[in-house]
Amino acid sequence: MSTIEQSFSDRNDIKLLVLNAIPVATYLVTKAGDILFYNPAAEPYIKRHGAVLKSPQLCSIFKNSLTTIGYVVQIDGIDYLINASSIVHDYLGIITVVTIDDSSVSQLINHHLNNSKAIIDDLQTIFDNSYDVLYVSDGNGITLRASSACEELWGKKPHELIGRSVYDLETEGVYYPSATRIVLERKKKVQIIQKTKTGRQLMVTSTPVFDLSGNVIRVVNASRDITEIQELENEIQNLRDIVAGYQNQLSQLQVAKNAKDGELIYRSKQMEQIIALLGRIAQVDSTVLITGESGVGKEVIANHIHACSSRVDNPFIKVNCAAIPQSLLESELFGYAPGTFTGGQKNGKAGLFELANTGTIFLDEIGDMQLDLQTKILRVLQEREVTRIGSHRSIPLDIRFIVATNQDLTRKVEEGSFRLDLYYRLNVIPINVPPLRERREDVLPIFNHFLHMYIERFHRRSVTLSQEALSIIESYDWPGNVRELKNIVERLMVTTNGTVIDVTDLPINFTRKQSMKLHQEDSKAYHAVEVHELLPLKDATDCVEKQLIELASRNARTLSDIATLLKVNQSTISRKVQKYNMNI
Ligand SMILES: Nc1ncnc2c1ncn2[C@@H]1O[C@H](COP(=O)(O)OP(=O)(O)OP(=O)(O)O)[C@@H](O)[C@H]1O
Repeated sequence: MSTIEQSFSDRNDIKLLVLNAIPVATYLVTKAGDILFYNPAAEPYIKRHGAVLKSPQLCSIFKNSLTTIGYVVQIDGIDYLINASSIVHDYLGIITVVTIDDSSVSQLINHHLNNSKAIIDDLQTIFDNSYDVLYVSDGNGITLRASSACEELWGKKPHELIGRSVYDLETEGVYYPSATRIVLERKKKVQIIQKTKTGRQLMVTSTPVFDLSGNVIRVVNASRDITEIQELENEIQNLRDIVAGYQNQLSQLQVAKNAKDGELIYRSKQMEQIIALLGRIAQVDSTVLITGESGVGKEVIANHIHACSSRVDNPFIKVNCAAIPQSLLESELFGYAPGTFTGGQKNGKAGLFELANTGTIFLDEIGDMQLDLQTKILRVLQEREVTRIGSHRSIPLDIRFIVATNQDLTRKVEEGSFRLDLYYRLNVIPINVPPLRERREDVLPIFNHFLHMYIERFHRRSVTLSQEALSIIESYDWPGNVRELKNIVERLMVTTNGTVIDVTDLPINFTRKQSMKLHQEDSKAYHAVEVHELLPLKDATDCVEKQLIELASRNARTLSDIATLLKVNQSTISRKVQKYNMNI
């Protein structure tokens, strides 16, 4: 027995007896790492694993500590809980009493630790591989965790986001809006569309997690990249618009085919010349400006140009600039990008210019267009490209422009309500369609054309005109031009029963105006004004003045022409046109 052991056993034999009685494996280690004593329970460990148990690492933990330390050591794949208490011995200095616990408690703890680690690993795997990109923040909006795919969406790696405030990241535009911020404000689950700095669009579902007092302690975001879905939806919407455009075209063609409506009927020299010109115009892409009174057939002519051109199989889009409220006209023509208007289509909308691409666009009543929109149209004409409202992407256009108006554009230019530069751009090939009263030879062929059309449409027996009715119709002035003629025929087909249309069948105002005109022509009583009831003199004056200006405007191109016809100054006419709010 060594001196150390001797002295220890001398002084501590009682304690050693106690030690031997302890059922848990226990041994003593000196500061130098020598195993001094072990009880029977510790014997197998010391014999098999002495080297491990007195390993320098183990001792280094204990030697400077006088407190009890718990430590797990793995021996042959089994975990042991080791408790070490260091004491100061009178003669030996610091010695450490070590107990080895291989009981089920430590095994259990270990088992749970291993389980927890496995769960954490699984969660991390799920976190990183989830279809949605996950992003977790605490109740103050500080980012705690983000799945590794976050770099693709927000252009930042997880470690660049973790620890950062969602408020700051939102301000920097890494994403906008921050779903976490909204959840923290509203304290409930939200679903939003988010835009990111990298140009992606995300659908973010953000869910708050509450503690027992109702405070938000976590916000969990699941973000899904919908950029491509969004693009596809836009594409589908564009295609839908185009299909709707074609359907519109088709139904128009259908009507024309069945009812033979829209056919161009003429006999007059003037119209013959125009039709000959149309044949040549159709072969080129130059802009055409069609002028003429309302109802003379400007739209029929525009149809004819498109139908004879090489663009016939491509879209023909008609826009009545006066029928669409000016506030909507711009978005109708130019379309808009997604999110431009509250209540607008969520994917944006293709404008009529886009829909007309490769074909023809017919801008009817261009004279009614407001000045600011005229500027934008001029740009489209010059640059041959269009940009949707709210977008920066310009779309090249291959379009043939046909425009029409029943207004005197030169006069509008003079008055400052029509841009001169736009007028020049439009007036490349001008076509003026004369009113029906200036080409009376066309009246009867057109009348007969509509007569046959309505006989077929209404399944009527054949109907003819009496000689007297025919001469009234031929000599009537047709202020509403071909449209009025067409309407009268339709009306006659509905109101007459017999097979002959007589004067008595003609509308009363029609024959009265006509007889007045004949009477005026016969008696040269141009200044006769018939009054049938009493009315205030001022009202009567206003009414007559208005009618006279209207009448004169049919035969005059400018305000000064009207003034000459009515034998007053031009300024008088301008004043009265303004006073009666007349559209001349
Ligand atoms: N020469 C024609 N032959 C047959 N039908 C015609 C002719 N001219 C016009 N029409 C018919 O008359 C009606 C009015 O024609 P259109 O709409 O082309 O006139 P518009 O000059 O464009 O009128 P607005 O200035 O009011 O737009 C239409 O139903 C059209 O089919």
